[in-house]
Amino acid sequence: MQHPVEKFPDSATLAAELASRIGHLLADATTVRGRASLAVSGGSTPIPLFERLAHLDIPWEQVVITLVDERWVEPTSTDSNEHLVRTHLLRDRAARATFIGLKNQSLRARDGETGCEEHQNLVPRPFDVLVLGMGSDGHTASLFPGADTLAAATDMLSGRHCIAVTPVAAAHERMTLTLPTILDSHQIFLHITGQEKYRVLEKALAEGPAGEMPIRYILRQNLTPVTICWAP
Ligand SMILES: O=C1O[C@H](COP(=O)(O)O)[C@@H](O)[C@H](O)[C@H]1O
Repeated sequence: MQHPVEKFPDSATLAAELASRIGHLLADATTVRGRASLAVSGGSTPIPLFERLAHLDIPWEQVVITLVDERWVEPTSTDSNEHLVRTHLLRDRAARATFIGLKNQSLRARDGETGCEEHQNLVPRPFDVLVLGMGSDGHTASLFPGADTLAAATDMLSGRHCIAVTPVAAAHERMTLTLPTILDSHQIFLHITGQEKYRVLEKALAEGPAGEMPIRYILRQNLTPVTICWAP
């Protein structure tokens, strides 16, 4: 499947447009189903998007927000994706949303998998909207190239929502949503900014093993629509 690439003049315009589209999709879902779900990424790219979303006038009390991945650090750490979401998204109007994170009390991520599964079962799925980022190594969520559990995390028949991952070249153990759970979404947006990420995207869209650039698992499937949003 060819997924559309939408280019914006700058990252602020991208964030404003993407927030508006997500807001409409969530509001429509609350009208139709009485509830909605939004899964978001961490890292630095989504901060302006989160700040736009937080101001939207939609029925946030009917929205459940979760993460596509988490670094296995305390939620008070500035490396924590939960910390990022609490700081930049769960405020203003969006403070009324319910947040279900991925980090729990287990010392090691792999010991936290069962607890994560239980919590993820509370999130309405299919996700109405899921927002992915992409690293310069082609990882998305915490599907990292060369990671010990990448095969399990991308197994479409695993029946798992969450899998612990130890990246080869990035800090922290992680918890990631699995590929089948990521794809259990009505709409995925891939949100990337900067020339370097555009070059990584071009490489990912070319031929090569999916495991070398796990974003390819998202770009090469045709179960779920993906809109790629890029700005310099
Ligand atoms: O570690 C992570 O990195 C990716 C990309 O982050 P960015 O800072 O380059 O935007 C992110 O999508 C993922 O959720 C996060 O855990």
